[in-house]
Amino acid sequence: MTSNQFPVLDIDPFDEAFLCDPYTHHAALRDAAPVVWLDAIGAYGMARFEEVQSALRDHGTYCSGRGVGLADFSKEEPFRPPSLLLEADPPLHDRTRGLMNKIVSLKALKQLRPQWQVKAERLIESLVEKGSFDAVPELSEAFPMIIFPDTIGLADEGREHLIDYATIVFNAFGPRNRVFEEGNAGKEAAIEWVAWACERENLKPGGWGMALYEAADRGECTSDEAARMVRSFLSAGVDTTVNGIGHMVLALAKHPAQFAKLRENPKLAPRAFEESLRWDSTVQTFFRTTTGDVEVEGGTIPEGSKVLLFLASANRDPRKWDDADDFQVDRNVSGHVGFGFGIHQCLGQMVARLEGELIGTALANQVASIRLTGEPVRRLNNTLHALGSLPIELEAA
Ligand SMILES: CCOc1cccc(C(=O)O)c1
Repeated sequence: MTSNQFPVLDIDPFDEAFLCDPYTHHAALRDAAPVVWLDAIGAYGMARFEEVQSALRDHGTYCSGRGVGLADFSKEEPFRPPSLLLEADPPLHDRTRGLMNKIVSLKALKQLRPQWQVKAERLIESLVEKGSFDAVPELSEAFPMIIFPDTIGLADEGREHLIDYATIVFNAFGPRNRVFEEGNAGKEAAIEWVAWACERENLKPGGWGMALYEAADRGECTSDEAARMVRSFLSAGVDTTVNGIGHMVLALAKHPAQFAKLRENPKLAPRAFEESLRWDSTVQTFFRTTTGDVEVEGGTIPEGSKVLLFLASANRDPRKWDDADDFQVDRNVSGHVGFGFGIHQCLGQMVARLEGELIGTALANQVASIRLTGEPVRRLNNTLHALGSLPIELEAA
């Protein structure tokens, strides 16, 4: 079904050239119109800040329960049982989100901060010693893997499956293209391990995973729901922070003057991380599905339409941001949509912010300069802007 009211673009946002460097394609999407028809995927597209933010805010019109990928769960089976957060609407979402908010609390993070800080400082210390290394395995994957599985209370064996599993989950929001097929190839073990790891008997006491089963014991959810919410932690809690940290390091390496500004005032670390989320958003896009005919500028979007929200493009929209393409560590980025917006705004945003702040602060305190020693290599994914390799050299302060 095509529309005859909106500009029809032949841009395919899941084409490998687009995925490799999305930022070269966003202006064409924004400048065409507030809402466009993307013929290549049979969905509407919104790439400007105003439309993306208002669609995210209006969860009644642009729902999540029919899937936040290209697949419409009212028309086809999801590839896995739907998330009780990401792919749920009120009232179910109110209950599950309320439950998980109590676990991922500021109080919990305050307790974790000192031990995470020591681990961040020690990791950067060891990397300054090393001097030259690939920051993807050695830093951006290493730090979340040092602190997050223990916070959830995951079993020790099999944790290496977490990155593979997230690759599968984030690819699944897009079409069944080569990126999806390659991302899934030979990863059946990751899917099996995650199902095993979410079971109560395989979780350690005192972790966020067990806390969900204790909520089930109190009747706040069923144990099946608890298992699926543990799965949400594992789906969204690793590859996102991995690439959030990776993009911050890449941004600081590409902008030495900005890194110098951070070194002068390490208290800018939270802002530097937040600005890197705006400037190079790890989560690039999400779909919504219209629950009725929607009047928008340029025409009517029919009920049951898929609308692709270009979060990363909204975060570079010159209609919203001065010098939108510049990376400025002291920019006030409040309102960016790198964590989404509205009721589905990222559950783990404070976890990500803490991880980013601690790494940014350790770099500011221990490192005089960050230098790229080779071309960064992208790891293509239908939803995530991700790094496969980031060769850098750290000069000790
Ligand atoms: C960053 C978006 O959050 C996600 C992503 C993938 C899966 C889930 C889940 O809830 O299972 C959540």
